Amino acid sequence: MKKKLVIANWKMNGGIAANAELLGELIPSLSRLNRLEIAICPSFPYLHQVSMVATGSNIALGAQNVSSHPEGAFTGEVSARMLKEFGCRYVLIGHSERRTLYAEDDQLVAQKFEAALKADLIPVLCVGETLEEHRTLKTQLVIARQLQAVIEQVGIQKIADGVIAYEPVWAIGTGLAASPTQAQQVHFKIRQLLAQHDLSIAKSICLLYGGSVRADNAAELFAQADIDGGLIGGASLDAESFTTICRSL
Ligand SMILES: O=C(CO)COP(=O)(O)O
Repeated sequence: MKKKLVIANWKMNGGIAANAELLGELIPSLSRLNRLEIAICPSFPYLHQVSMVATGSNIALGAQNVSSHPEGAFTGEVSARMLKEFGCRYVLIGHSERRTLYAEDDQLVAQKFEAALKADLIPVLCVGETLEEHRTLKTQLVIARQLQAVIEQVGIQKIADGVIAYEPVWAIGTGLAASPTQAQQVHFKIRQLLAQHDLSIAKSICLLYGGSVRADNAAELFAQADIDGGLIGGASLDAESFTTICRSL
């Protein structure tokens, strides 16, 4: 059975008091949702706090970024082993904000994916096209290129140990989610691309949609055949919205 998963990406938001309040509401309200996995990705300094508060709950921990290097003189970086040590299960790889604002290219993203796997973390590979690429009908091309870089780095079998999140850049933080049909088409395409390498991995891999998922559009998106869950930004900072989104899966 395919994994169902909803991940909260808190991005660079939160604080000790605000996190405690949000978790205090989320933990009881999500506690009986056993049919899916739920994870929260806070900023690095709050990993320990979230890990401590969420221990024993059904909320797993994830990070938003990781170094491609295992250790050494890389000031400001955080290694996959460190994330593992702090209780992370997931790590976002190649989020579009990292790709566009921090110039992470396909090759670096692929190296980070590999670094995560080596530390026994589950990499969540984010792929998606910009508005310009969307307008010029390059979506498939871009996603194929982004996937191919990782397949070349780790091989198709290792892709199966990760999760893929389709996040159209034009839908992130804009309030303009992809329509369920649009999202489904791209998710289907991702499975087709993977099927060229391995049919069973294409069928079984967990594919998330992200980009302006809200309490009022989650159910329709999650109802699509090839969407196995969501990667939620803004709406994950509100306990009621995030709970409704999780319940929609
Ligand atoms: O980038 C996202 C999750 O990683 C999506 O963000 P929003 O849900 O705020 O659009």
